[in-house]
Amino acid sequence: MHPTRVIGLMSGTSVDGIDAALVEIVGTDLDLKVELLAGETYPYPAELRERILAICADAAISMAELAEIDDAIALVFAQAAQNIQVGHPPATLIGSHGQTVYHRPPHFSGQVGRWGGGENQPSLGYSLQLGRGAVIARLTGITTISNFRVADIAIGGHGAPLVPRVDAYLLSHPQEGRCIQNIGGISNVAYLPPRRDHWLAQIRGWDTGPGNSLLDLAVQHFSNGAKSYDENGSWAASGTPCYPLVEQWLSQDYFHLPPPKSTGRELFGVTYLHQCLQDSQAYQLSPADVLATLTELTAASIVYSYRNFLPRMPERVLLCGGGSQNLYLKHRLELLLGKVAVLTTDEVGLSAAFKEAIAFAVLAYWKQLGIPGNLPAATGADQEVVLGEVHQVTGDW
Ligand SMILES: Nc1ncnc2c1ncn2[C@@H]1O[C@H](COP(=O)(O)OP(=O)(O)OP(=O)(O)O)[C@@H](O)[C@H]1O
Ligand SMILES: CC(=O)N[C@H]1[C@@H]2OC[C@@H](O2)[C@@H](O)[C@@H]1O[C@H](C)C(=O)O
Repeated sequence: MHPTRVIGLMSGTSVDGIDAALVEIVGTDLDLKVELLAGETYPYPAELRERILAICADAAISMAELAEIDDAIALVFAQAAQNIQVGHPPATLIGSHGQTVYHRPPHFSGQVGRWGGGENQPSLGYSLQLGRGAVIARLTGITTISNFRVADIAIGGHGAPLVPRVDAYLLSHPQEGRCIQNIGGISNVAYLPPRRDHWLAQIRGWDTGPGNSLLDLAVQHFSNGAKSYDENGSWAASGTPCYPLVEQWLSQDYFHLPPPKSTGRELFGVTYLHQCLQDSQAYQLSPADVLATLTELTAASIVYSYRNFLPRMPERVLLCGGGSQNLYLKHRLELLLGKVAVLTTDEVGLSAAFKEAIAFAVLAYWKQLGIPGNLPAATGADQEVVLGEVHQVTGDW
């Protein structure tokens, strides 16, 4: 069987840039194989990034501005797709996640949803990714699959996390229970039991809470905008975590909600950080201490959720996403996890930096084959469903 050459495009909740992965894919499930031919991150133009972050922080914008930003994002995604192919044979398919600017999980009870849910009535989730696929298809001349989250949301799911099914086929192990822990702006986990009978039904996944989102905002605050993140975690490593504060922050409702669950910058964003900074005043913490405490919150919330919501602890945790490069955070996770081995997905042969982009290439490929992409246990959807909307190229541009 000939491999299919696919481009995966992703920009996550950190809004740092477009991760592009050019891959060759063969097989469908347990025989699925992905070879990464090229992976690159293309930073957003500074002004566009500022506008996206403003929308994520609830800035009011007109419909005309929304349309303009949607197309501006599609344009940089299309350029990323063009650039990643240079020096390689062209791809025949693009899977583009787009840029999440708003995410609202479904309401199940006691909350009023304006559309499709009165008081105590369930209402569907809502998740908006900008960078429309039609523009990407038009500009690249390549069939583009986008809007991956809507089909899952339409059947009661959160529309997130979607990567666990791809993780299952690329990273599960015959004898070993594994957690695949993505630490992006937001953190999410896929729990993969050993690959034995009924293992697929036992997979779990959810958003564990903040990854780097609060840390990045705090670094920008303390450095007056000179730094955007804590490289290798060295600033936090020079401080001391304030454990009473970690305890206080861990009492937040989200950490106690049983999965399936999802979250975003709507919760773990600017307002949340301001509250954290206010709380830390009572302890007279230095900037380094605050960063150490926020890093501890990320690590502790991950481990707390494993201990409370997993059927059993994994033998191994494989980290991915930008936070996997934060050595201090990795060290804290190792200490909190005790005997569990902590590695990165790079160490088992799958790029930690480009795994999410690779996953959207696989989801696009599955869409073309009619294979479901969600895992109801991870998203809360009523059933498995094929994900994504197809944008084909017809005629000349
Ligand atoms: N060397 C490093 N040291 C510490 N942190 C790092 C390093 N490199 C990247 N990061 C962190 O990783 C973040 C980017 O991670 P990533 O690209 O995985 O996020 P994302 O894909 O936007 O998020 P999400 O997975 O929530 O969608 C940066 O904002 C930074 O906080
Ligand atoms: C709505 C949205 O964009 N969610 C992202 C976000 O970033 C991490 C976490 O929250 C995860 O649930 C999801 O992305 C990954 C790619 C997913 O769907 O698996």
